[in-house]
Amino acid sequence: MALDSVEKQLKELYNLLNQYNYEYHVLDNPSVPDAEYDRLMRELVKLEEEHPELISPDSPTQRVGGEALTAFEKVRHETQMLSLANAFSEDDLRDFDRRIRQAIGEQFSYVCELKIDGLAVSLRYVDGLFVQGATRGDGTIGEDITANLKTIRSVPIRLKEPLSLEVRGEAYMPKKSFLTLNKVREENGEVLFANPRNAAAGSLRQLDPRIAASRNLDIFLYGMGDYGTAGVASHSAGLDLLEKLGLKVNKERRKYDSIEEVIEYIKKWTGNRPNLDYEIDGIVIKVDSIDQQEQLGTTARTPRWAIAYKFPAEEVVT
Ligand SMILES: NC(=O)c1cc2c(N)ncc(C(N)=O)c2s1
Repeated sequence: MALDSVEKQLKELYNLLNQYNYEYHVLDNPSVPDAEYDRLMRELVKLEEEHPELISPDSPTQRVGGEALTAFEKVRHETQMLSLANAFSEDDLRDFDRRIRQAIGEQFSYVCELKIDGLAVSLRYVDGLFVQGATRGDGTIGEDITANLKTIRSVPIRLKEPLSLEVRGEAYMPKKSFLTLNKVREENGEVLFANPRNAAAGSLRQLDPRIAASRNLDIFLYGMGDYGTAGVASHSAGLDLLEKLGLKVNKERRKYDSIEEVIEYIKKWTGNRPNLDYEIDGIVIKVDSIDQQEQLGTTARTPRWAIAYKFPAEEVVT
């Protein structure tokens, strides 16, 4: 077979398999049965074994790296990954709202999002290709965990548009994966993970990407390093752009014009957590307009335009 037709066939397999992977892991709506995906994957592995020199970083076979690392490199975040101030009551939320209104007047909207209980990470894409992923670390310096993040099936190897941007999100372990993992660890007499958050963090800190690949991790993206470069005027438009690019964004986000509606949203989710496939520890509330976020600014550690309402700690039944 002539080389150019092998390259053409490889590219077709890359596009097909990456699209099927996107439908399954990001949209949760596969268009082909698993058997068809597996058949194409076997065809790709065979073709790459015959032509190893043609293997591209776009190939889904490159998601799980070969060798374990000896250590994680340090990564400096171009824009600091801030923390969030906390709110623990409706009064705290009304105080937050009052401070915003005193600073920028009455015309603004909030975006509410589920606060995923996982590990904050940053993903950097250059011309659409996933090139580097890092932990939050201390907000300025994180650890390079690119190889481990690449094993998360819902992380696209290539965006649907050739954009260069840095996105932020939370890597997490679904509840079912956590229970299965601990069941196996118990059978093997290993120490159990206390909760899905620790299991996700422990999995992403594994130096061998094959271990991370076995842990069924997932991710929700919820922000960007610099909204300016993406040319969006609001946080909600930024999330819609991330979704359009093929990134997994949580669908429970809502936009409201008053703190009272935010409080109703919080009440709904306080009781609804058991119905989610993943753990959340609160609700994140952000002023939607990027201009208004910039007017409000940040403290040394946290934005003034956002707050995390934390659910009361659950009663541990002993
Ligand atoms: N530390 C932070 O800034 C955030 C942390 C989280 C989190 N754990 N889950 C969701 C969001 C979100 N949707 O914005 C944020 S933002």
